[in-house]
Amino acid sequence: MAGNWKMNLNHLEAIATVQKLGFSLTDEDLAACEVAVLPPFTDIRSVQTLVDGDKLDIRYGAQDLSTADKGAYTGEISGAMLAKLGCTYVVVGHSERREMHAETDAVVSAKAQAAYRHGLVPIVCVGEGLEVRQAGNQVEHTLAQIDGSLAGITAAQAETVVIAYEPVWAIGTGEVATPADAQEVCGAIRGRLAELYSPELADKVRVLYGGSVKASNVAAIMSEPDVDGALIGGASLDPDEFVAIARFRLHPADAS
Ligand SMILES: O=C[C@H](O)COP(=O)(O)O
Repeated sequence: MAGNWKMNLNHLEAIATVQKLGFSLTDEDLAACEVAVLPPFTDIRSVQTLVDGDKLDIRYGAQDLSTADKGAYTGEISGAMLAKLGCTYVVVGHSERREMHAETDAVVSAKAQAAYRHGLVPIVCVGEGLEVRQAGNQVEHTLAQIDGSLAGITAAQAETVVIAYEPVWAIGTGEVATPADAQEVCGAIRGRLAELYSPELADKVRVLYGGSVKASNVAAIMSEPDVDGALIGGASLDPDEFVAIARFRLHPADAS
């Protein structure tokens, strides 16, 4: 379960949030479910200090990185900088970056390759907008994004990649895709990974669903065979809600 904080929570709020997560999540919770937070860049050092200092079994990462590794790129953050801060993950190709920063599949692929150059695991985001969904082209559209975003990613790298299927119409809208909607596309993504790499590799890759996931709907979505986890925006800002989401396996009745 990965919490994408987007541009929310300053570093003081980040400390309070991670402390609450660390206090609430038990060893049993974390043995059953990997938990990661993806704060804004300005929070990462604070999160690192807490996770290391309190020996929390929580992963963390960033929401973006540069395609370049170093140099005259004002405002950019490199994979090397994120690796130095102990990041495990980095989100690439979130729909908000595709839309607001005109990131193409080629850029997303370059960012995923930059992540691997520095030992980071990319969480590659794909998903269709409302018009594509209404036209019934969600699978075709999303698989084209997979092809483009994973171009240049070797099988050895793809073994660890995380894919997040996020239908844009379900992000921050309260409009969650049905479990069957999520399964249709997540299953197709796994099928495409099998074609691009191998069925064995496809089985290992974690495919997440994202879009208005909450404690009240996560168990139903997670019951689908090709949904391995969730990329959670708004609900991850509330530590109690995020903990309830992470506990869906142990307490499915609470999350139904
Ligand atoms: O990265 C997270 C997604 O954009 C989902 O956001 P949301 O849970 O606020 O809908």
